[in-house]
Amino acid sequence: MQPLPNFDLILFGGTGDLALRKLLPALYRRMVAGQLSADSRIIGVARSEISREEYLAQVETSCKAHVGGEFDAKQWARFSGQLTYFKIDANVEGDFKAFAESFNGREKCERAFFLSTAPDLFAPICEGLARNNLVTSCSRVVLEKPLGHDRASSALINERVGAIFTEQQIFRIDHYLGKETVQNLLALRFGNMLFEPLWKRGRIQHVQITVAENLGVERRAGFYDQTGALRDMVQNHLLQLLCIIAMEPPQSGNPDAMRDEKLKVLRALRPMSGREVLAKTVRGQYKSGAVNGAPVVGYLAEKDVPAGSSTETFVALKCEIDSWRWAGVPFYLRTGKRLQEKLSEIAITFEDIPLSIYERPDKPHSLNRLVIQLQPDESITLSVLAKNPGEGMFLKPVSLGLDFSETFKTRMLDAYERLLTDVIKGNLTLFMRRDELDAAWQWIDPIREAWEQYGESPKSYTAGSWGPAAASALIGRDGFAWSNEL
Ligand SMILES: NC(=O)C1=CN([C@@H]2O[C@H](COP(=O)(O)OP(=O)(O)OC[C@H]3O[C@@H](n4cnc5c(N)ncnc54)[C@H](OP(=O)(O)O)[C@@H]3O)[C@@H](O)[C@H]2O)C=CC1
Ligand SMILES: O=C1O[C@H](COP(=O)(O)O)[C@@H](O)[C@H](O)[C@H]1O
Repeated sequence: MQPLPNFDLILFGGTGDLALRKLLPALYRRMVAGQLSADSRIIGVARSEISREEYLAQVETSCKAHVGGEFDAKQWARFSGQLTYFKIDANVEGDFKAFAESFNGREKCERAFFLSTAPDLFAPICEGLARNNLVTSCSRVVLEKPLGHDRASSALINERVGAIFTEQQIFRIDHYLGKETVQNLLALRFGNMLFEPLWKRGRIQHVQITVAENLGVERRAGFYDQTGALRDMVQNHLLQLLCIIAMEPPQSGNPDAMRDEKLKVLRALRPMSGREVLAKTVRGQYKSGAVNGAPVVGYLAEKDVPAGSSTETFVALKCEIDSWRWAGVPFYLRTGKRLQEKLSEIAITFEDIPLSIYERPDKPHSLNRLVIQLQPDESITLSVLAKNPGEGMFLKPVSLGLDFSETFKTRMLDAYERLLTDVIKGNLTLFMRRDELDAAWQWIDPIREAWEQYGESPKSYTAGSWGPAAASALIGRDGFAWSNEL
């Protein structure tokens, strides 16, 4: 790990859930790994009237909870020495003035403003920073997702932020791109010859992308109820995973080479609208049930969920990519909260052999499958048929597997550790460009509009299940089954 240059990281939303649970523990870990220079500063910013000591106490509790056995009092003393807190209400102009003074003498330092707040504060924060001369040519801004709630609101935020920061200074985060296995998918595709000739229609039968969570909405119902699974997960994480699977090999490792290819995929997604949406998508909402043997309440009984809410906590959909490589290959995407287990995986099923001369299991068990598991464990498994030992030629499926923790015997970096260091290094490869985001919203908006137009209320599913039965029917109509149903 290379040491990072001196930097000031200003964490707007520094008292929030994401900052305390993910961002600050990630920075702590990078300091323990020796990447943070002693002269760098981390400044938590929020509206709360709390002292620096109170803030440090909050962050310490949270780091202890989230880095587990890696927490160490000596390291914490070092980390907390570089951490401070500033009270700013993004909507109060005067609050930025005193803050600006604390940067006197640090003009040459790399400066990253991480906006871990609701998106409607992105533009006011950037404008407050600009008015107070805090944006220098070596400043960067990091925008959390979801950026807006539809194409128009996203364009407006991008317009206002883009008036202050150049596109090269804007880091639109999608933490799924920071996950080690997602980068390994890039390595698998573009570091090996093996799969490339097979990576297309005629060779691949269908692709499934599942991001299942067993958690509910936790303490984020206020945000989640306004957002729903389509905008919270599909618009960003699932479409980004789809892009990585479907894109053409980038011409180089240059950030824009990869972003150009992802954009082509998003633009080639076959648009769906009107009644077609009802046939190709499934909305769901969890009702009470049990997860890991413990009873849990339904979505409508969660704290802060408005009575009768029709927000979806589950989405499954079928999409197609209109390109020479992928024409006719269905991609099935699904994500949901309070499902049976936490599981994120991409399953690629290959076409059958033209003629079988041996006895083998019925389909789909006889088909080759490549499964890239992102969570909870990181692995890549290829299922092939081998001869069953003994007399006769009976074939049975066996797995060729790569378990990352077994093979590399090192802790995988958390996505935010990787992405935060990329921000400080100025590497945009794993961040979304404005046109990508726009293309993703352009595809997503008509789905939501059709749900509204036809009053498509979510189908209920029992917490702890794999979602509504309609999701199995969606893929079943094409003769396939979700990987957990095989
Ligand atoms: N939590 C998560 O797991 C994930 C969150 N995100 C995204 O990250 C962002 C933050 O989410 P999360 O941490 O959950 O949200 P929280 O509601 O937990 O935190 C919001 C933060 O913003 C601060 N804040 C609110 N209003 C103002 C204001 N006017 N001026 C300055 N600060 C303000 C709050 O502090 P105070 O009230 O003291 O001002 C708090 O620190 C959102 O865009 C979310 O979509 C993305 C992926 C996952
Ligand atoms: O962006 C989000 O992601 C999390 C799931 O992330 P993971 O890394 O734990 O898989 C999700 O819970 C949250 O609702 C969403 O905003």
